[in-house]
Amino acid sequence: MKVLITGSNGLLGQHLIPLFARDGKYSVIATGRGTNRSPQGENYIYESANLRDAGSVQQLVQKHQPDIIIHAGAMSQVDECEKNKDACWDTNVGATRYLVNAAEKVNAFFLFLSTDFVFDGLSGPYNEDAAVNPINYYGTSKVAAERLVHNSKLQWAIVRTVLVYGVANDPHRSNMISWVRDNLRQGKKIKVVDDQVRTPTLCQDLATGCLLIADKKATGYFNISGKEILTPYDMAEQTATFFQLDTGLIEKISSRSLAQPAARPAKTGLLINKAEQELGYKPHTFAEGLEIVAGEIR
Ligand SMILES: NC(=O)C1=CN([C@@H]2O[C@H](COP(=O)(O)OP(=O)(O)OC[C@H]3O[C@@H](n4cnc5c(N)ncnc54)[C@H](OP(=O)(O)O)[C@@H]3O)[C@@H](O)[C@H]2O)C=CC1
Ligand SMILES: Cc1cn([C@H]2C[C@H](O)[C@@H](COP(=O)(O)OP(=O)(O)O[C@H]3O[C@@H](C)C(=O)[C@@H](O)[C@H]3O)O2)c(=O)[nH]c1=O
Repeated sequence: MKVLITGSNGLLGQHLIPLFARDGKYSVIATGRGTNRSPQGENYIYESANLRDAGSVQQLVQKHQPDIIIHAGAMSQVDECEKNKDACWDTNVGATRYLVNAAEKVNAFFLFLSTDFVFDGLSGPYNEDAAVNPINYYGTSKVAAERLVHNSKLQWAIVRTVLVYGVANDPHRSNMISWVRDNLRQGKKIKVVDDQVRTPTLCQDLATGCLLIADKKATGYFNISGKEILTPYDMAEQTATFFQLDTGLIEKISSRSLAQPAARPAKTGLLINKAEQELGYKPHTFAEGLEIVAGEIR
């Protein structure tokens, strides 16, 4: 079975490659922008492609004829999306359109990665059929991309997740655990919000959720996240305690004082009953996740 993974240089992509390539059931084609930044072995093909170029996307899919496409590629920096709406739309919606069109030609199963930011955060945690109502442009772009997938002729799964933590090689996104640990190790104070409610997701668990869906070609919406409801402050405090660092250096703040360009939904978090029952999905606890990440970060 051939699987094409987009966003392969990203946090999730770097964990999808070894998981899908490990036992020979899948032959993996990983695609990212520029050179391959994934540190994994060589039992997969890497192809550089700009997903915003319709011709490159069509050529890539036509060449490899994947049975499954896992579309993890995105512009995932929320504030960047707010400041550069055209780039956000071209990447998060345009690229998805090109991939859906190409997938329809080869009849590939399509697994799309989406986010809790499709919700307004007024009444989380949310299950799969909650009404979407995004409050920032990143979320708006993801709702539009979900609609493209939903209305396509494909067999599809839309996977929503939340505040993914873990370690990537040469990441283009910050990793919260390292950010807390490194600052506190240097005795630096950090300001962490305690008015956002999330179900933080260990990257390995998200990758496993995608594998469970791919194995079954399970269709529909799936919430794949952690189970514990935590605030970023809870996460920071647990991280500091785990690394035996001074929690006194962590200052509780409200999101408002971060003065971020993009609004964040306050109370999200996802309910994962459906994934537990239909897929046998079983995420790690945050404490277990910390252990795993601690073993990976240098
Ligand atoms: N991280 C999180 O907390 C959450 C993530 N998600 C979603 O999950 C998915 C994976 O997230 P994550 O791995 O953390 O995100 P990353 O930002 O780490 O990875 C996204 C990848 O997409 C690539 N990409 C962006 N634009 C293009 C393009 N034009 N052509 C080719 N590749 C491109 C990036 O390339 P480059 O490395 O060159 O920048 C990057 O490697 C995304 O769809 C994201 O929206 C949902 C909820 C939470
Ligand atoms: C930078 C910063 C972040 N934080 C908190 C806010 C946030 O909840 C958490 C992570 O910071 P971020 O800026 O990455 O948060 P954010 O951009 O909100 O993360 C989002 O990313 C996109 C891709 C998603 O899809 C969402 O699910 C969510 O994970 O840390 C602080 O408390 N203090 C800080 O100084």
